Amino acid sequence: MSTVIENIDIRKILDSRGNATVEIDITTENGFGRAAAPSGASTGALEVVAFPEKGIGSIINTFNEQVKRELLGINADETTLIDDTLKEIDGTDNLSSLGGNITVAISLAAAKAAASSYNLPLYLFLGGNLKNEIPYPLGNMINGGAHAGKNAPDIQEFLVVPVGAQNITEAVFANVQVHKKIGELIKVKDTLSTGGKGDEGGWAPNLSNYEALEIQSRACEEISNETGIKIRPSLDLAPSELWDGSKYVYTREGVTRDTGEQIEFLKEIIDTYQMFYIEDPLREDDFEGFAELTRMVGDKCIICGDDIFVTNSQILARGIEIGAANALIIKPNQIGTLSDTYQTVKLAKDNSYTPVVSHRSGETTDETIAHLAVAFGAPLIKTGAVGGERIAKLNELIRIQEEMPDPVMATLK
Ligand SMILES: C=C(OP(=O)(O)O)C(=O)O
Ligand SMILES: [Mg+2]
Repeated sequence: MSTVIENIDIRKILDSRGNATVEIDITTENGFGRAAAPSGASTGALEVVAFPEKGIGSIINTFNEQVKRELLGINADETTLIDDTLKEIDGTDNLSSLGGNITVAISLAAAKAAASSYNLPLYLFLGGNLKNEIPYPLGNMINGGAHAGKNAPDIQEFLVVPVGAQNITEAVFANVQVHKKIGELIKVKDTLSTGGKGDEGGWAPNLSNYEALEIQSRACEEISNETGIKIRPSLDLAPSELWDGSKYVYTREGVTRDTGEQIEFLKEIIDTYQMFYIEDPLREDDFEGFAELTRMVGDKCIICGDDIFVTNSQILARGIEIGAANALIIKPNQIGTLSDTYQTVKLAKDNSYTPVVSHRSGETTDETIAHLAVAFGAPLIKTGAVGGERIAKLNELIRIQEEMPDPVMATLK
């Protein structure tokens, strides 16, 4: 069978925030791949540029004249060649001319077209047929910061991980039970609550950080007891959004914290609430702070870098050198191609950093990251708990589990 790319199309589509993004279709003789790119709100400064400055419309001509001409005739399974061709056409070091969202959608659609040409699901094509581990879902429960309105907590994401789940179905349903319980507890605390949600489907309540932490912790405990499935709280602070140049400004809480105070605050909440996972505890350029916190609590809590590493292997290498974090977020559109995403995952795993494959706050119903998480052997996937664009990935994991001959949940450190 042939994997030669016969056609490639681009279209402008909606994302979950109602913003424009791109979807790519790639056709081979007997295969088809479609991929759409998501967008972030709390983006890392060193991510590749998502869209060209003049918008999606501005690259349609380049796409039709240059990208199409160069890629037609290449084998869809030659991922590195495709990605190198895209980088060469782009000609910048941050993909600002084509836009990383365009390159990543092409790169992923090509891999999906190749998998389809071989009549294989993407996770099997990329990961091989011995892969049988399903990642645990980090479910988003409460949204704050850049993903919610102004009275919501400063902390961006209150998450949970059903660490005791025996399979992905149990895991995703345990997460939604916590989500529902948190909804009930919010209504008791705030009788005027409208039940509004943030960008990633978590509740966006009028609560302080500590009120949200208490509710998160209580809901984990109650649903763990009800279901017999141990569920642990986790957070993404996204604190680059809070940093004013010399301190973290918690507007909702009405306090500021310098770096030392931020580390103390983190130590305290990790201990008090038995946090399983903390993402971006410190601002994105504080490698030393990440290393210090990892030395202090890294044996009992996963310390994950998102905005600090931006799925970039060169930046991750700097972190590895000094022991900054012990896990990292993998968002393909932060780096712009599948092959570069894979390089970062490989470097992480070679150095015992846990890869956590993640959605973005602005998503589509594209399900590709479910396959990437399985193929990369990532033990965690962060892709929300409710909402059409979030369940697209979770339900795909249920389907993947069903078709695997011998599925097991991944091993968590
Ligand atoms: C998913 C996240 O948000 P965004 O997509 O806005 O960067 C995150 O910070 O982990
Ligand atoms: Mg993050």
